[in-house]
Amino acid sequence: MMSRKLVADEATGAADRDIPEEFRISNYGYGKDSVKVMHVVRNGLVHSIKEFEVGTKLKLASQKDYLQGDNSDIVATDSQKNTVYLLARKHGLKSPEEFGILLCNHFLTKYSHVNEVSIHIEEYPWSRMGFGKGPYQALHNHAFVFTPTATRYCDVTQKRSESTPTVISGLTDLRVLKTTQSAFVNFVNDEYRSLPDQHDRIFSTVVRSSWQYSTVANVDFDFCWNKVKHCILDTFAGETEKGVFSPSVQNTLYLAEKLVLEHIPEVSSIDMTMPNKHYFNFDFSKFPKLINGDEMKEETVFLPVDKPSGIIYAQLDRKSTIKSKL
Ligand SMILES: O=c1[nH]c(=O)c2[nH]c(=O)[nH]c2[nH]1
Repeated sequence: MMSRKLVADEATGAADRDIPEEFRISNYGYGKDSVKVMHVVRNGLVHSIKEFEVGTKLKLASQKDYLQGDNSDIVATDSQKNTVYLLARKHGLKSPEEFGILLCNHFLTKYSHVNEVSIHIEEYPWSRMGFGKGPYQALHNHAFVFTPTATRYCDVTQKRSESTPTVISGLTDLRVLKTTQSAFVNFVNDEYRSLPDQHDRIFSTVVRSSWQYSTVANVDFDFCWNKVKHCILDTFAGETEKGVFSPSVQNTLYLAEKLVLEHIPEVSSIDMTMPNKHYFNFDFSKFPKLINGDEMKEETVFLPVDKPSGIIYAQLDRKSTIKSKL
């Protein structure tokens, strides 16, 4: 016969749980995933839009919903979804981070039995349509185009015991490629190596990065997100004519993170992942009759190989605020 014990409820003090003493719930929570919400501001003829996908998660003080089937503390996931629409209607959608902070504050203030809130938000990359070039470009009043250069997201979490939320912002799917100014040489040369030194290769990666803020007061989250993206692109590409030399993915990744910490004082830590999307040389020497030995100097064909890919990552912290939550 299984041994059982009474477990006191942390929040209510009620000692009415009946669970096998060899088990305990160590992690739990519930919420609504992918709540799609669009906010439109109509400023006369000029309209502006924001579209988010929001995920909410609550951790309640008690586990009586799990242990006893007692639903009396549950703020239904359907109500959590409604809250997203009602707060969007009341406050509008500005940055994902600000909306995440607003939701955390709402759930903790409204429900005293909610111990922790986690909000995940992805922003849809709508840009206003523009016609013409440079100073003659006319921006459209109410038409937008999807420009998924990178996906923007944030994770905002707050425990009841914390006075401010933890805000982590991020980007994914930032796919970049350059056709020169990248090399990989002088790596371990032993009986396992087949790769020759590459003095001039294609460098392509799909950047994923997340960074944590040391403060959330008066932070311009839109500016910071665009600045991080710019730092990554700038470090990867260099100036427009000559570019910048990369001796390895590792070095480029580190330099991009360093540039972010140098430019954005509110960022305490940044994490980055760069898969190495290989573009291999195709062995045309196997087709001597077709290629006729003529060396094509200006045109070359490469073999794109997505899988397997190298995977390079690192987290760079300010020494003054080492606190890894990424
Ligand atoms: O920049 C690189 N770093 C590596 O660690 C590595 N390994 C590899 O096969 N190619 C590359 N390229």
